[in-house]
Amino acid sequence: MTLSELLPSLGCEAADRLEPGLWPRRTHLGAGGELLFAGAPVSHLAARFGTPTYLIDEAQVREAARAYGRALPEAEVAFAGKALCTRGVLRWIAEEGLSLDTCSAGEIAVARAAGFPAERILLHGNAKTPEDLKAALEYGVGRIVLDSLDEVEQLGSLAHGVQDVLVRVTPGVRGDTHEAVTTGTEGQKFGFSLRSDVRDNVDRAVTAVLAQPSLRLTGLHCHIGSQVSRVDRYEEAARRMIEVLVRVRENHGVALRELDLGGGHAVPYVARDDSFDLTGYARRLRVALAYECSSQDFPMPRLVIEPGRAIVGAAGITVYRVCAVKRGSRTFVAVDGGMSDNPRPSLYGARYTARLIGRHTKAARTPMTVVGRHCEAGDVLAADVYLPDDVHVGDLIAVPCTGAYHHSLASNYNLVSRPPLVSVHDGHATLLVPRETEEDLLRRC
Ligand SMILES: Cc1ncc(COP(=O)(O)O)c(C=O)c1O
Ligand SMILES: N[C@@H](CCCC[NH3+])C(=O)O
Repeated sequence: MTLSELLPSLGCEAADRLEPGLWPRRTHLGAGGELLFAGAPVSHLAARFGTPTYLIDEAQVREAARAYGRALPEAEVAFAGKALCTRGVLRWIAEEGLSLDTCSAGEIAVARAAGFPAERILLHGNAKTPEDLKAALEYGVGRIVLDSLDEVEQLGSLAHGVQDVLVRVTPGVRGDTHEAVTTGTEGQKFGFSLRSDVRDNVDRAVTAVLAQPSLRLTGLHCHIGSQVSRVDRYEEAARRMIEVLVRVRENHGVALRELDLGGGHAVPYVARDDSFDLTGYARRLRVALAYECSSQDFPMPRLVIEPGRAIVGAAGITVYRVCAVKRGSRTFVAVDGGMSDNPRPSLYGARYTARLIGRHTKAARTPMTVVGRHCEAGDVLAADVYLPDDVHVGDLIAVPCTGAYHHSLASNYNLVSRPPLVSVHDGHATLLVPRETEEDLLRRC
């Protein structure tokens, strides 16, 4: 193994190249340390839009959407809007022919404003409010995924025509991911249980839905978690869900035609992270479903999947400016953003890499911790990343893999404005979401 191959696995980066697989495909190092993002120099983008700024490569989002279509042409692919929900992004998703998974009246409003076709929208949520349900019914979303017996009753009385619905199942499969985003096991809040000794179980849910004249049960849903790289866990979920479909046929006499296996496909944030094998997933899922269906004599259901992070995560980077460098027992590089634009390290202990951009330096690289500006010691963006010793105030720092769950998870903590989202395509930048202004903040305070 050469030194440059070894460095990323040690958490070090070679100064003259980007860590493979972590940066958007059209991101390159240019002359003088400039970072070129989808054909545009990042220092120019930072000067034009300020910092911090989220950048997103439109072509990469579209390519990721198409990759799913190629891998699973027989499936309906619904982008999980919670990963990145803006009108501009949803228009790309609609144009690429994907469906959309939403989870609130707010996300439905954005989809509606983007002209996203209602029949391609699903609504999720363990605690949908009457407003969420009404927004879905009013726009005419294709399917609502039911998650409690209370909701079956509420939707049953709110729906006027006939609303297609799925029942969300807790399949008892562990995604092998952070506990906070483990959603397929007993003892967490999502889905109907497979256990008959609890109230909200799958059999009761199916009975309740079938008794509602305004609801039409089209299938079952499960989602085992997020940032899941193990394909075998999806195979296991697929097998169990076919067993549940068979059980529903036995107990209720209906052969449901739709199986939604959720999303959760992982993307690498740092060099040691596993990536998700989309081709292997498609192949193994197909085999598992075909085998289970033929051995149980069940008609192959129409497959739906809901990737979010895997469509947008790797297409984005965030650019910050250094506000202070503190050299003590550990060197802290403090930037002008932090947990308000990226709470993932504090929520899930997520790890990121970071690099100095916009100038060339021959200074030695040593481990430093990139921290934010917020009033919490846990406000760390990237721990132990190798940055040049001469990093100083005014330098630009770029963090890759920030396309998913950054803009959508951002807050105004410490009344810091949320950053703009800028899409870049063939060197041309478009402001998708402006930076929040003082007026925006004052409206809430
Ligand atoms: C029901 C459902 N579908 C899809 C997703 C998308 O997850 P990811 O962005 O990890 O693909 C989520 C979030 O975990 C979800 O809750
Ligand atoms: N917000 C989480 C993912 C949540 C998935 C939605 N159910 C993350 O950033 O990793």
